[in-house]
Amino acid sequence: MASAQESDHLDPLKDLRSRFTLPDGLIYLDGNSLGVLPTGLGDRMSEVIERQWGERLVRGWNDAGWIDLSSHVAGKIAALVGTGANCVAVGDSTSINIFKVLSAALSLRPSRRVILSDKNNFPTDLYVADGLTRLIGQGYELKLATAETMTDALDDSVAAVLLTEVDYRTGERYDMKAMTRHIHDKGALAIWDLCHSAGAFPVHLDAAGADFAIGCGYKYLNGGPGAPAFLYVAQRHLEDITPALSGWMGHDAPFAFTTDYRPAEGIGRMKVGTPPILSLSALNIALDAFDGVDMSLLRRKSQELCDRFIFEVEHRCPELELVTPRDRARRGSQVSFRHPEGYAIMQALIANGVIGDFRAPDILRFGMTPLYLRHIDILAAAEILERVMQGRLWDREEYRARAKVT
Ligand SMILES: Cc1ncc(COP(=O)(O)O)c(C=O)c1O
Ligand SMILES: Nc1c(O)cccc1C(=O)C[C@H](N)C(=O)O
Repeated sequence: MASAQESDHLDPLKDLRSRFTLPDGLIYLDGNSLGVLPTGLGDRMSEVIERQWGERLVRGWNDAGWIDLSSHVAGKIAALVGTGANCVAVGDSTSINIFKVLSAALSLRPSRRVILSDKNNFPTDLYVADGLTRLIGQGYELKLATAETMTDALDDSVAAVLLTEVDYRTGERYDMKAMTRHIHDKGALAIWDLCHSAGAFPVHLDAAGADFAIGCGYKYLNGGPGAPAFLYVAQRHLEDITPALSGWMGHDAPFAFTTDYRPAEGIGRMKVGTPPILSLSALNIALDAFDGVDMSLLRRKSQELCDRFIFEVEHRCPELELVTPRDRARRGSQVSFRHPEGYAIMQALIANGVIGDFRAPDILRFGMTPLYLRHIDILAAAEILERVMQGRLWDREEYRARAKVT
């Protein structure tokens, strides 16, 4: 392996780091939880607040293009997930969008009663799916399998399979195309959660044959805390779904203010209520950081950063057990290790200038965000982790006290 300095020198994406503002003296390996601040976003947001909101007031919906902003942002996200703007809607949270696409999927398979998911899926996916089955009643149920048993669990009772492409804890990645094919072979629909995919590596929703997808704006898309989420509906389904959350912004003519609901044409019907213009503007600005970025180069750099981190940590900290697949194709853009004292270790690491996070029960999680991380950051993070482990710096009461948000 080339030295970290050499790799950075040769990195074709090295100039992208200047598109972000990172705090001095900190190595940030948590972009898979919350992305960093894009450079200039604050100034551009002041413009939105002072000029658009402050001066244009309600005229901003037309003059400043607020009414079309979510469609504009949808076009930028569509380019990152392998589809067109006509298949993506931006707004609401990931959790709400899971509800929207799941209910749409169930309505397309009315004779089937099962939602199938992965028992290791992110909890909100499972909670929303479970809540939806309870809401509809009529024998609907959520069944769970693991990545290993998923294809066996697929039978002709399954209406929709809800999977997160990259496991939030281990970083293990489903083969979206192959799994979608299995799902279709059984007559079910495939819904992909792209929270840990969009912006981290190229995603090809249309080519994979996905039916629906959802994802958040605040991780690898860097849209800021609580940024609007997105959803995808394959073109072939667009005219066949009647949204369960049939809000006025998804109406064919919202400003006709009619009593009856008539869904908008195409993806527009998946919109619900008034778009959050401030956070949508921040996401819109943040997405400019992807301008001209070759996503296949981004993937390659992410794989190299992950490989380097695995190599350095395994050599320096033998007591940490790698849980992320070594095989590049089988992982997303994070590296996770297991240790029974994972929480305290992560707190000590954060206190020493390296931010990752901990996921219960014992996972230390490190997000590799290739837009702004350098190889020297990865090396330095491994060196600091080694110090924390060798000196047992984590073995202090204060590092065991759990924070509200971990
Ligand atoms: C896979 C996955 N789905 C959903 C969510 C969260 O959903 P929401 O954005 O609604 O909080 C997360 C993380 O927060 C996640 O990792
Ligand atoms: N969405 C989060 C939040 O609102 C607060 C703190 C953390 C998060 C997360 O990103 C959790 C998450 N999606 C995860 O991958 O663990």
